[in-house]
Amino acid sequence: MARVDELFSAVWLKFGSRALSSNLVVPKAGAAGAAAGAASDLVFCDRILGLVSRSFAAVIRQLPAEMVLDVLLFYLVLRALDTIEDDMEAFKDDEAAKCRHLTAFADSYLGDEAWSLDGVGEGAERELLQRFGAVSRLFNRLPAESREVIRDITRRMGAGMAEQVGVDLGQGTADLAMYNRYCHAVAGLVGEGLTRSFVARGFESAAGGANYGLANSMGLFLQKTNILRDYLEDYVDGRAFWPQSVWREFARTSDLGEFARPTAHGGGLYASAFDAAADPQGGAVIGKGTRTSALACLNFLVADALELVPDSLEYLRRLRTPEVFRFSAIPQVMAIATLEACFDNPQVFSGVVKIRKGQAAQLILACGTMPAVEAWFHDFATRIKRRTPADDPSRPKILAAAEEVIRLTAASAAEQRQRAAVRNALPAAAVAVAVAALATRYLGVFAGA
Ligand SMILES: CC(C)=CCC/C(C)=C/CC/C(C)=C/COP(=O)(O)OP(=O)(O)O
Repeated sequence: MARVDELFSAVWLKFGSRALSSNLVVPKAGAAGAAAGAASDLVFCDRILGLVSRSFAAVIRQLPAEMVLDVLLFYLVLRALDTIEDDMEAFKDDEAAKCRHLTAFADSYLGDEAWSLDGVGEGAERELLQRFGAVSRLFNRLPAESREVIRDITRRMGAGMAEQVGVDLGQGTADLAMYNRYCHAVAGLVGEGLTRSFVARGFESAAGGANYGLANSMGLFLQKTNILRDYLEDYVDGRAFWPQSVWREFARTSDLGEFARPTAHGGGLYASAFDAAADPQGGAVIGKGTRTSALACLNFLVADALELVPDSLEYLRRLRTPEVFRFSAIPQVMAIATLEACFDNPQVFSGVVKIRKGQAAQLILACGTMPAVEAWFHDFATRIKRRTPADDPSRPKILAAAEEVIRLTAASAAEQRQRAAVRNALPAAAVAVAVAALATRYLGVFAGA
């Protein structure tokens, strides 16, 4: 349901706010020689960024002009690598070829202006690989230090991804340690690389506490939130990232898919186990017990992600550049909102849980300062705490994680509440003063009459 404050935020973000205006300077086409080539490469990269990224395009474009291209290219390079990793069709008969691409990417493909790849990925991602020369040409124009950061992270991520090819995190011996290693390879390293870029471009100082351990947690928090939210989409695509050692504790069969059994009735391709419980036929197979255990497993993974928040808050607290702060904070706030929306929510097993557009706009606009960000974390952690089922087997773990976030953010939440109270009181006070002034005037007139 649309709410007035969310509607206002959405409209303000679209038409009135300068919070996320673009700092990417795309030179006018028509300049001579190499400059014209660079201009059209930049136009392509900016366009493709908008198509392949749901959440990062806007926060990248608002970065300071000196580093927007570093981060844009960093994103596209990793997205291209991720497209190769993600394609379950193109390499289904030749996993070795997928591994070769992943490990060769940083040192053989990136920077080779003639290299491209056809037939891998879909839509805009496929186009990115087909026209990867544009990314390489702009990459070659970056300062050496920026190139080194991007190449190093791409090399390590490619190696980490290649290690996982054919290893299904939902199968085999996958445990929490392996889950953490995978999340480090695909997201924690991004945090490290971005931190190095901020420092290399002089926007954050290493001495000021740019810390790779905290940066790793920032990436893990985003990745783990995506993994638990995308349970159904991944399962339908033949992938499973929920660690086996966790879901086996909760499942009754050896199939992670039992949390989302296909049924003949409503709810899209897969109806949830919750629906099945109410279904006379499905219910015989999947009773209420399955629904409860699916939610218990989900809630355990939510708590596991929530435990990363203290590190994320510490990382954000140390940032000094407003645009870098916004770039880093907005995805984190979106993630805690998504986490709260997924918590104890049976819809995770029957569809995609999304936060409302208006709420997203409201969160983006509120990510300008640390106290505001902390207040949102406080709000979502409090909701998770309140909604924790009394009989959830992970209740102590969930409450401990939520309460730690609540404790760390309590002062900012109180301060924000006070500010809001003053803000809300101001119009009332102004009306009272105006009424008093008018009354005095008219009473004076009457008294004088
Ligand atoms: C220090 C610091 C800033 C750390 C953060 C590191 C970082 C950005 C990691 C990427 C993690 C991730 C899950 C990306 C895809 O998200 P998505 O699928 O929501 O994004 P998309 O919309 O672009 O596909």
